[in-house]
Amino acid sequence: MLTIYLGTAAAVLLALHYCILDPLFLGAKAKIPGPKLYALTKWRLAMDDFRGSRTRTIHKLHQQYGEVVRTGPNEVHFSSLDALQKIYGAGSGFERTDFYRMFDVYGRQNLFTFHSSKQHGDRKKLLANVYSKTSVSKGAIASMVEDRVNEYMSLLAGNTDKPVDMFKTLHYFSIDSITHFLYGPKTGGTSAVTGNHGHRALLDDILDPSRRRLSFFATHLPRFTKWLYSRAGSMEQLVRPFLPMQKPATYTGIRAHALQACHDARVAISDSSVSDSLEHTVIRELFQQAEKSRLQDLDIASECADHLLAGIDTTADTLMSLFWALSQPQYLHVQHRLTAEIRSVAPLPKNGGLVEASDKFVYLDAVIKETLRLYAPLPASEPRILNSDSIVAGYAIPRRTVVAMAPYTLHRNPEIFPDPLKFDPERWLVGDVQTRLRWFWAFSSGGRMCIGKHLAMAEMTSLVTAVYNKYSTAIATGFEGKAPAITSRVELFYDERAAQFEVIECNAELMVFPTADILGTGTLLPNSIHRAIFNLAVAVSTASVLNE
Ligand code: HEM
Repeated sequence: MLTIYLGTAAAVLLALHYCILDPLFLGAKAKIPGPKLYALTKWRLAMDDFRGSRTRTIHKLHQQYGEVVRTGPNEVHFSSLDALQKIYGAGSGFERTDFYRMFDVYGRQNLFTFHSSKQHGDRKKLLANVYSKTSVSKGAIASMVEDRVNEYMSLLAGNTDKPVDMFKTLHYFSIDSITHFLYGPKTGGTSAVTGNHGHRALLDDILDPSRRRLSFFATHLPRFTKWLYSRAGSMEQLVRPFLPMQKPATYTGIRAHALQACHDARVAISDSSVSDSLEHTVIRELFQQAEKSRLQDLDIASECADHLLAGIDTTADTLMSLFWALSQPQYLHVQHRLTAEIRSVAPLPKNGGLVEASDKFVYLDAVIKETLRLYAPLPASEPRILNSDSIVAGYAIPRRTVVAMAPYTLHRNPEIFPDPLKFDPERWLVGDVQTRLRWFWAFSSGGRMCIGKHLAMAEMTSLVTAVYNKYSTAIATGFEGKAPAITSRVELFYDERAAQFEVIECNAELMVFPTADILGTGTLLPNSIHRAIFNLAVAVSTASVLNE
């Protein structure tokens, strides 16, 4: 009996030590500021994930506790430049955490999900050339981007009498651009902008709001989620009501398309009648180096599929935020100045010169930077881990502690970006621009920064140039006072000056502003090139919402 008592007492003491005393008082992380409940259990931050408020909550914790905040028993969040350098600087040794494994495709790891710097570095070497600024901004890839821009302009030209749903059409533009870049026009390049219904339908599962719930399950209950989705037969029927997102789950269509594209490209590469179409594509680059680098076709398929997924929402959401911001009455002066800059070069180069010409517009660059600052498409934490103890921002960080930083918080530091919620491209042109650039983190930094940055910039600069060279934009009737929201992992992000948030059914997520905030006095630019002011429904919507 005594043994049982002693055993129970020892177990209770141990539990007390590991669950309360160590995290709150004794462990090395106990000195790090932050709310006690977050330090006690990882489920407190998970609750914020569930509510879709993680990034904003962490931002508030930084405002309350300072540059270093403990956000979990094993998690610390930072918001200073020295932490940025220490964790994400080239050669820092910090690696991506298991969180990223949910982005493995077809069971294979890829550039995005590799933990080790060695594996990552080896794969990156294979891709560096095709993604470099030199290869993207000139020649065949620049011409390919220009072709996609021209198709988008034709889509707009065919819609001058009615508003255009920017959310959907910009997604068509981004999926067409990235698929052509990865697979070429004949073996996977999509034609969503020009009206291919099958290719447009690839985006359907991205638009389903329940994808955020699936992200929550995949993040916090990865094994259970895998188990749920891999059931077959009668078990599948049984678990169906409990699926966080009904099948097809997010990106199912795109993953299937990417696998088929890889298969078709493999066949095409040895068929001289179509192999030319693979010139300058990512998949060709990988096939060519496959033997030397011991890459199997499934590794290549996974790599390309991940880039396809990474290249859709990011670019489309940024463009949507940009057009929406510039269409607000209070920011018409920004639209006017941008239009004047673009129209100062007349006529714009064609036949492959658009990307290079757009890259030179200084004000356009400032507008895109400001959009990425305030409406970063990936604003949330980027978790990292190190296999040895370290000191970050003056705090001892034990080995295998998850450390993270978020563009959202870095981009809202009022000391660096005064009046941070104001959309003000001017801040990238005057004052201490160098310091602001060091805090600009939309594409991350160091060895694991976004490899698609130059492609994304080429797509965005050339599309915005083409649109404002020909049109003015304004909010369509019925959408005044509303703003789009974007989905990123478990969260929705929207302009935080909004007083109210309203999720409208049928995939549309709109917000309502207080009227006083949004009504400005700007006048529309007389459009010398196109007769009428072109109304863009800069809103996340489906047809039924447009008709409301
Ligand atoms: C506005 C557009 C884009 C933004 C803001 C953006 C942002 C980012 C960020 C913040 C990361 C790091 C994420 C993390 O560590 O958690 C990243 C990584 C990555 N991005 Fe992008 N991205 C954009 C467009 C693209 C495009 C068009 C591609 C197309 C290929 C792409 C491919 C990738 C890949 C493959 C990685 C992983 C890189 C590595 O680990 O070495 N991104 N991106």
